Amino acid sequence: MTGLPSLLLVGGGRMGSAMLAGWRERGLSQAIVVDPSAEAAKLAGPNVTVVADAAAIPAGFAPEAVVLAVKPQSAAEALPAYARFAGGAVFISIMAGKTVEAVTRLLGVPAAIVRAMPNTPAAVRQGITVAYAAEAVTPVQKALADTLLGATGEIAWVEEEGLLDPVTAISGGGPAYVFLLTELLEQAGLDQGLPPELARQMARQTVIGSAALLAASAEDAAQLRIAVTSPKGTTERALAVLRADDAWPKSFREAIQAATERSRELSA
Ligand SMILES: NC(=O)C1=CN([C@@H]2O[C@H](COP(=O)(O)OP(=O)(O)OC[C@H]3O[C@@H](n4cnc5c(N)ncnc54)[C@H](O)[C@@H]3O)[C@@H](O)[C@H]2O)C=CC1
Ligand SMILES: O=C(O)[C@@H]1CCC=N1
Repeated sequence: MTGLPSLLLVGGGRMGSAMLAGWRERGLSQAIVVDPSAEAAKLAGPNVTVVADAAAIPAGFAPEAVVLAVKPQSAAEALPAYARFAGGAVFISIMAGKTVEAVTRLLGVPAAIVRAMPNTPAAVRQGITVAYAAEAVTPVQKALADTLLGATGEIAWVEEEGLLDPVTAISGGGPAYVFLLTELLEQAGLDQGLPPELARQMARQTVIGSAALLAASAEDAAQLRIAVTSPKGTTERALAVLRADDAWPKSFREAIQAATERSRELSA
């Protein structure tokens, strides 16, 4: 099956390799990955070539999409080498914070740019990507971006680019908060004297099982929470602590605000 057109992936790290895995399932015709790391070299396979540098891309290669998956801090150094594809390709940037304007400036030429924010559950095709298409992106290019970004999970589009900053804070970074919760549950189990293996097993399976229940249920998160919380029971006591002095709600509001501001700082 060769469902996808030729693609160029710049950066084959955690997110880039997860996206590539999703595209492989959709059927790759030809993809080139540019990444200097030894780890990324392992991504080579049927219809996938890995090169260490943009200079090694074959002269006649004409990708329909260029996916920018390097760190925002590497953008200034990496991007100018891809300006030559701006005539024919849609550029899809997943770099945190980097605006369409910044990507255009770093490329040095006008280009059709989609700014998108995936998350790491993409690695198991359970991600969510939120994307914004700039004006120069044609409907056909947007459809291709939708296919590529949707290969790793759900996709939603926004009409206002500024929304990508809080999106980055919430769904982009969200898995980290869930994993921290898992770590904290395990630590609390240890603090209560539970055997380490049991504390770990309980913390992991509680998060995994809760996510599966949320996925399988027609009820929303608040209803599922209420279903656990027996009146005058143990959970009610715990939730009262988490909400005392607005503790968790305040922490989350401030954490998301801080991450949103960091996304804005990374814009240039
Ligand atoms: N990790 C995450 O949860 C998410 C990350 N992102 C964004 O995705 C981008 C990549 O992040 P990760 O995959 O986590 O980072 P990573 O460090 O795993 O991957 C970056 C890759 O870029 C390669 N690289 C460095 N300089 C390069 C160059 N000049 N040309 C080509 N490749 C080069 C590195 O060798 C590395 O393999 C970042 O911009 C980040 O903001 C977006 C959503 C979620
Ligand atoms: O932490 C970061 O900057 C990236 C963006 C969202 C998740 N990881």
